[in-house]
Amino acid sequence: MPKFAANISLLFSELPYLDRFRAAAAAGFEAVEILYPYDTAAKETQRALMSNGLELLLINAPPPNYTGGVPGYAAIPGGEGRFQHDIRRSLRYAELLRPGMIHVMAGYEKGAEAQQAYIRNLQWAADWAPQQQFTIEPLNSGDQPGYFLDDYNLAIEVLEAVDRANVGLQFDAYHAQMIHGDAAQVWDRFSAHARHVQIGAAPARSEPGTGPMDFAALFAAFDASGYSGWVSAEYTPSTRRTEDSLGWMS
Ligand SMILES: O=C(O)[C@@H](O)C(=O)CO
Ligand SMILES: [Mg+2]
Repeated sequence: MPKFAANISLLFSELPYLDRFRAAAAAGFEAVEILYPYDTAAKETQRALMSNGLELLLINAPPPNYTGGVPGYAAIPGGEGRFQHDIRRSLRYAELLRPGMIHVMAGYEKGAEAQQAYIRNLQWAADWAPQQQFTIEPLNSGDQPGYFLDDYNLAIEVLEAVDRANVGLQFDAYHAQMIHGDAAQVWDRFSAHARHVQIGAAPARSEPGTGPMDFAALFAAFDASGYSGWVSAEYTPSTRRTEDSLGWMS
């Protein structure tokens, strides 16, 4: 059975931000991820992690003021200055919070120039912070119309061109299912590139068991592939209290 973590940007979001850490720990989680920790002083987040004995797996780069804004500049030709500024800011948070990974968001752009910019920017980030693990994650175009990285084949093409050991794939079973129709098949093809895993049940992006996806088979496939990292629950609970949506874990 994989080890499960909680994405507290989606899980426990019925609680104020700083209360979610205690709730996650009380529900049995030992690790969390936070998509955008930038609205709170890093020291406060650090305190909440430490006082609840939680490991931080992942933050996103960028951005502060993300809500309703542009989801990243990595694949935006001409956006290199803003990209580097955002990465430096994420790394300042990372110095204190020590996330295992930073998910670098691509932004809204398409085409060959965008791909070249994306590759160059990822190489820059990888070389600027060689001690930091970075990830890229394909997002389905229903949720993120126009987002550059909308396909797993494209993600692998990019990773091969970037060719840095500290840049890898973030496999999100929900997006894989929405994009390619069969998350298990995507995992079979690309698990060797996976540095981090997230889960949610398509099509509603709620907890496992709320849609047709076979999570028992998927968890078995994670184990069988030799993946030993975290599997992070990243979904919107169908229940009022997040705790009541966690039955799938057992
Ligand atoms: O799957 C998602 O939507 C997230 O992992 C993410 O990083 C986009 O904000
Ligand atoms: Mg995800």
